[in-house]
Amino acid sequence: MASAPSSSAEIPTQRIDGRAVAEAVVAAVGAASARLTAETGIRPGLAVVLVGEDPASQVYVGAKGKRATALGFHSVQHTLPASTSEIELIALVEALNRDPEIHGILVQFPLPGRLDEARARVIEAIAPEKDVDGLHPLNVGRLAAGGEAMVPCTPAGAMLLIRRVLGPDLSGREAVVVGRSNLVGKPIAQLLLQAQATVTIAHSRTADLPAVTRRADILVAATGRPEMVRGDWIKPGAVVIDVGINRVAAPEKGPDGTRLCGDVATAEATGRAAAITPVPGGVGPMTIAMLMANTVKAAYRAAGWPAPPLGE
Ligand SMILES: NC(=O)C1=CN([C@@H]2O[C@H](COP(=O)(O)OP(=O)(O)OC[C@H]3O[C@@H](n4cnc5c(N)ncnc54)[C@H](OP(=O)(O)O)[C@@H]3O)[C@@H](O)[C@H]2O)C=CC1
Ligand SMILES: Nc1nc(=O)c2c([nH]1)NC[C@@H]1CN(c3ccc(C(=O)N[C@@H](CCC(=O)O)C(=O)O)cc3)C=[N+]21
Repeated sequence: MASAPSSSAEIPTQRIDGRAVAEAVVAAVGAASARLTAETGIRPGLAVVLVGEDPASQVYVGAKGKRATALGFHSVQHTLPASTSEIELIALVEALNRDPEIHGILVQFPLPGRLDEARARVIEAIAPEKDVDGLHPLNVGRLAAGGEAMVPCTPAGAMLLIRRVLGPDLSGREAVVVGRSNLVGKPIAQLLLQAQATVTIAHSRTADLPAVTRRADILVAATGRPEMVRGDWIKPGAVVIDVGINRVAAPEKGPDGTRLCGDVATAEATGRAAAITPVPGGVGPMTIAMLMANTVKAAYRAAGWPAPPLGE
């Protein structure tokens, strides 16, 4: 029997290999770091601050420290108890601001309990030139105004993956970002706008979200809702960037089994999207690579050197 004519033939879906792109960035970061150390004796220094004992945060912070050490960075981790006060946390940040061996400071979010309400004050305590997370209002403002800013790692990494598929000029393309956090959604939207895309930011109050996402040539999902974006929310041929990292139950792995999934139903998107980032192995590894890139950039600036080429 001849198959029925289909209005939407299967589209071959490219799986964007974030691990491979991250390796290329890390290699360039390593070379830049080695040049700086050889000529000036300066080693890029990264301090990561973890408050409390959230298991997922412990894993990410550990991964950041390992990467930094493998690159020959001066890498320090400060682990504080969940009972830490805002004053104590800000005192630590200020000590790191003064420490000449530290070029980058990252305070892992969320902070435990009520302390998370102090997030904005903690961020503002970080010296803007050491703000490798790109969250200080000076960096946020510079990004919005199109100036030299420290760009948040996840958005910078997501953009690099988009550029690998579509090139640097997104003129004429519709981009939809689902999620409006300061860490992810808003800065990704800024970067897409800078790259000439026409940008829509959707969130939990958006009406008829599937109709909005179906307009997207570039769809970025950053909601923290496991597999919320269904296959039929995706315009055929779209490039889909799945930022979500969600740990969900996986009964097939035993009674306590879990697995990671994104904010996109990847199986449904396959055959419809032109390209999609997997979870894990997509945006996550890029985040860590861009943190290393921001740290080496901060060290270059501290040495009075112009920003290094980092294969971006
Ligand atoms: N790959 C990586 O390196 C990283 C991954 N992540 C992951 O990305 C995801 C987002 O992180 P983050 O931005 O920090 O999360 P936040 O919780 O800060 O923000 C989530 C955003 O999604 C929106 N949202 C939530 N539910 C819905 C819904 N049903 N429909 C539409 N919009 C919705 C919220 O809208 P509203 O504002 O209206 O509440 C909010 O703007 C998480 O899964 C996180 O783990 C985060 C950082 C790095
Ligand atoms: N101040 C601050 N800055 C952050 O950038 C920040 C933060 N707080 N809080 C939490 C989120 C989350 N985040 C991730 C980093 C790496 C992976 C990552 O490497 N993921 C791997 C594997 C993860 C795994 O196996 O568990 C992957 O997706 O392939 C994921 C998530 C940074 N964040």
